[in-house]
Amino acid sequence: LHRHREHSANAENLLPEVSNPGHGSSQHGAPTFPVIPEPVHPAPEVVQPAVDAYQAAAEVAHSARTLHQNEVHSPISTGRVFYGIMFDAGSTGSRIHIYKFIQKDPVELPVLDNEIYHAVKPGLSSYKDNPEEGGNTIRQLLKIAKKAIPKEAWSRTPVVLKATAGLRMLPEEKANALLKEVQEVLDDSPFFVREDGVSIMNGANEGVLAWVTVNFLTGHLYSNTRKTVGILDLGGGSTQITFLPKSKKTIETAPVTYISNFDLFNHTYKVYTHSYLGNGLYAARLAILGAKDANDVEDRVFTSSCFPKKYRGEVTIFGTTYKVSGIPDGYAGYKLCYYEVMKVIKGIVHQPYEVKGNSIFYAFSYYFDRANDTGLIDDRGGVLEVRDFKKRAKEVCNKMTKYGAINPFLCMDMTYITCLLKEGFGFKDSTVLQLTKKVNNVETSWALGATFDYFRNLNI
Ligand SMILES: O=c1ccn([C@@H]2O[C@H](COP(=O)(O)OP(=O)(O)O)[C@@H](O)[C@H]2O)c(=O)[nH]1
Repeated sequence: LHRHREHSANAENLLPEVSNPGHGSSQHGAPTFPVIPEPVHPAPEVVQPAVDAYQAAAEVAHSARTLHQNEVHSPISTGRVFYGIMFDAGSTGSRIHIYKFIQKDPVELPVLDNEIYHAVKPGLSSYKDNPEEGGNTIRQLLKIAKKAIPKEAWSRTPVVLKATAGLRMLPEEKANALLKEVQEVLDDSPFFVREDGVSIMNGANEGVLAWVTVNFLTGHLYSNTRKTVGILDLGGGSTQITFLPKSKKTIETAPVTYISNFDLFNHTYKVYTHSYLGNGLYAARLAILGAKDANDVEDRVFTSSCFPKKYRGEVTIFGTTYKVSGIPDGYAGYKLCYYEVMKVIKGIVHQPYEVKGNSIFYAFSYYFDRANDTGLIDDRGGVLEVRDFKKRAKEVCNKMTKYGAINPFLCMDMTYITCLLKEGFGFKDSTVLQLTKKVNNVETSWALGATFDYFRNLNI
């Protein structure tokens, strides 16, 4: 069942070259794609705008370079190399993505050569009362960029930071203090910072940009079939669902704000996307425990039948520590846990008309992590059905002595994921999920899509 994803030793083949779409994905093939992107050259009219997209990237770099009078001495003589740095300031961690592109020929399409990725915990929002410390975590990550990018290219390499649910959930003045601090850190760096370089990204963009990343990496944006895959992203604070509806009814029956338009490679896409703030895995834990807006946190012990009966412990979520325990003389197990979890999902999550169908969704972030923790997939990811999450959630909750020892929250997390997929989004037991952390060695996250959006406005 598990999908083996090999990494090419040849750096040039790490990503599907835009000029030869589907190369990477057919080579590393996930046979469960609805349709494997065809390994043929796309129609010229499809290629052309992609050229524009990358030329825009080169232009940004160029203007920065003229400003600073720096020349690029690329270590690779075969072409011009340029970089982009994207920070993901998430609710549970901060991450740096350093993308290297190669423009082999001025008229040819540049290729995404590789990504350097590094993550630190906790997220910026945990430094809500100490913004300076928060800024330091970003300063540490910037050191990696300085090592990875040749000095000559620093001043023309854009650096951007986008914060997600963690900062969205903070009171405005706390979030602003953190943003201000981070802005100063980036301004002090030798990289190129645009005026809008530090911001809180809205949920619709978060969903759309992750969709762009995954469909780019899997070659779906260039295939003639126009088929794409949906994405499911489960963060700590929020969760996103994004897909390209096949049926008009999905669009007509969705709340208007759940439909987003954007331009990419000469196409306008109309996707279903929504970000549920407060429905990320860690925010959900707080809601399930009834700890979400509690102000007497120090004096309370938050109980749940999702924990092993005799469990007592502490958990730190978004910078606050909570005392938690099982219900010693009560009941534990899947059924009761499901009942607790239902309360934070029912009536909150909209069920799109179309997920009852047979489309494939790429699921990553905490979907991947928990599937991996419970042995449903190994580190390479794999293909699951929604029913696999349910089955494993039951096992985890009903054998708490075994799984609870690994992580006392496993039952709650797995039950939440099951409940979100089934009762929330309305997926069938047989819906296929492609659990993915990386595609061709590049992280599946909104960060690559956001880098494209930086270089050429997608007009989301
Ligand atoms: O490039 C990335 C970015 C994120 N993640 C994972 O995705 C989840 C992201 O949660 P985050 O804290 O960003 O939540 P949000 O703020 O979006 O709710 C965590 O499991 C991360 O390890 C990842 O694997 N690769």
